[in-house]
Amino acid sequence: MSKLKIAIQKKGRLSEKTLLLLQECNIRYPNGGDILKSESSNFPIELLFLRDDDISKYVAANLADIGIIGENVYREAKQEVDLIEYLGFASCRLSLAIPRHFEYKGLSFFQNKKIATSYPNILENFLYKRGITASIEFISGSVEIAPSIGLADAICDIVSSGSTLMANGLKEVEKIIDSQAVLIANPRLSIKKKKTLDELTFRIKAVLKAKENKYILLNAPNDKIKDIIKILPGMKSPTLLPLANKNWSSLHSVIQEDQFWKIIDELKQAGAEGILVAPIEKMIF
Ligand SMILES: Nc1ncnc2c1ncn2[C@@H]1O[C@H](COP(=O)(O)OP(=O)(O)OP(=O)(O)O)[C@@H](O)[C@H]1O
Ligand SMILES: O=P(O)(O)OC[C@H]1O[C@H](OP(=O)(O)OP(=O)(O)O)[C@H](O)[C@@H]1O
Ligand SMILES: [Mg+2]
Repeated sequence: MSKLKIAIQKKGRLSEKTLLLLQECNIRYPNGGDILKSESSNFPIELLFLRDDDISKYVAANLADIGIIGENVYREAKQEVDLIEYLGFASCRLSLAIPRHFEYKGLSFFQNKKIATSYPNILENFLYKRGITASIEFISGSVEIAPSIGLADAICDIVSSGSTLMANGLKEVEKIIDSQAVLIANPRLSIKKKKTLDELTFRIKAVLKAKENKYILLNAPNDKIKDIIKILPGMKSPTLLPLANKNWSSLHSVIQEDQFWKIIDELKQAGAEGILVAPIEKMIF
């Protein structure tokens, strides 16, 4: 009974990346299409494959110990579970959208209107805080269809690229929350399970950190090294190795993925040559 039970989405937008993350954490499990429960062969964890809407309820009720869901579903469910870690995938937002041909001048648009959504709690709280009274129509999916069939005046739903809104003649007018996949946990885990969770989050952090960063190697004349080091925001200080040509050195460091292009340009200007950039598998501090 001491195995940590993790509830993950059986099939949908979160499934593939959730399983990939577990693999990157070196957690192996039997991979069978219709199996709804499987045990890892090399980590004390059991996987439960569920509908994402049920996961926080199961975690709160101790039927599962931890789970991976969208932050939108976590906030909507209002269950007594802890948010342990942001996981950086399934990025999207929950937004209000209206038929494209309507003029939008602000939130008062929604006063006394009917809004269709699968997120009634988040929406109700958002409108209440802004003093808007609207009627909320709960529907569990295909929300974007609601205005065109006369079910509602507007919708509140997940938006990512915006193509579903556009395809259904709608426009996004207010963002309510940003969302990404999160790891949640029952707040009262046994000491043993808490230890397994700590081990898992340690691995997850190492994997996520590595994704944010790149390993960079470059060559430069010795008299340029000082300037180049100033540009490189290394983990501590960059590694410096002599080259066969004694006037040159090789410099190794780690840079953030999002600063990548800016820094590459600066490095070239400062005299760096033969720049190599490589992915990092794990980063541990
Ligand atoms: N277009 C999108 N881009 C990025 N992330 C998304 C997108 N749509 C949904 N998500 C995120 O992925 C989660 C799961 O979405 P999905 O559409 O698979 O849910 P679902 O249809 O309710 O699945 P289930 O059958 O498990 O109930 C959402 O709660 C949200 O956090
Ligand atoms: O802005 P976009 O990139 O178009 O993405 C948004 C759409 O993605 C999700 O639905 P999904 O495709 O997962 O189908 P679902 O209704 O079965 O959940 C969400 O419910 C939106 O409808
Ligand atoms: Mg669902």
